[in-house]
Amino acid sequence: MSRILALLYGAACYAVFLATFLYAIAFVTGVGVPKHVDSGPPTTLPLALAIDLALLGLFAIQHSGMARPAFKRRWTWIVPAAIERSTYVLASSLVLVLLFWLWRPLPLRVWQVEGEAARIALYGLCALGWLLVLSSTFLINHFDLFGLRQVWRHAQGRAPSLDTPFVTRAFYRIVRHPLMLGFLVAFWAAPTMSLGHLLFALMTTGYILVAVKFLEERDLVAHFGDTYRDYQRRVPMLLPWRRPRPRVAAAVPPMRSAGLER
Ligand SMILES: C[S@@+](CC[C@H](N)C(=O)[O-])C[C@H]1O[C@@H](n2cnc3c(N)ncnc32)[C@H](O)[C@@H]1O
Repeated sequence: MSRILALLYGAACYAVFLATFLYAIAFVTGVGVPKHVDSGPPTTLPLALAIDLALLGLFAIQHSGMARPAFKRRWTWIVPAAIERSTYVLASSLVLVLLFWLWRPLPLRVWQVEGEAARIALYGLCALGWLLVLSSTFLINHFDLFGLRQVWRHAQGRAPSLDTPFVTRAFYRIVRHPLMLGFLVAFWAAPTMSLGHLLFALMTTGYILVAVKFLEERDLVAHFGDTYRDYQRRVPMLLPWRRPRPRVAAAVPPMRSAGLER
């Protein structure tokens, strides 16, 4: 019974994530939804800044805090391991829903691209950014990242945590963080950039740079050791301009390692 409940809970969390992800695309591009980055009750500049920065800060604390290995070790004393990832996905989605709901617009126009062809090209680039985000999740392991694999294995009576392969194929051959690069492209490729959208793009860019460099990569080095250090040396972090360097043969241990904490 508890296995079925865990499976249903994981599926529900995944459905909430999927709806939130689709809404995020509409929120950032300002297309197809009534409440987006440039809509909401008119607010004075200082109050709008305070609310928006608090919402972004809340997301950063929740999203990075709950992903720390030390937090997860304590958290799984309370929450069963099988649904830990689903709960993380649910919490991240709910904080984002709060951000979409309470976000205050700052409508001052920072830039507006006029030509029809250039506007379409920027919308196309933005769509490519979102596609890069989604396809990168499948390269890592989409169903593991969003908790479905864990509850599915639990339902079958198997252990929820399992080997996590170290991925260096496809986009991961060009940059170390294609998923984050996709977000950056999606947030900045805007034919019309308002002050509110600019605030969102600047703050999320800062968060991505800090979180990737000082949190995620430290965890990856701690877990994969010299394999990841060699990968850092060969492949650029986010900008694909630098050509990947050849592998140092001696520094590359086996490509699979058990239980990478996500
Ligand atoms: C949301 S994904 C983002 C991955 C990466 N930062 C990116 O932008 O493409 C975060 C998870 O991916 C894992 N991860 C990051 N790079 C990886 C790699 N090359 N191989 C396997 N897992 C990786 C991290 O351990 C983390 O749990």
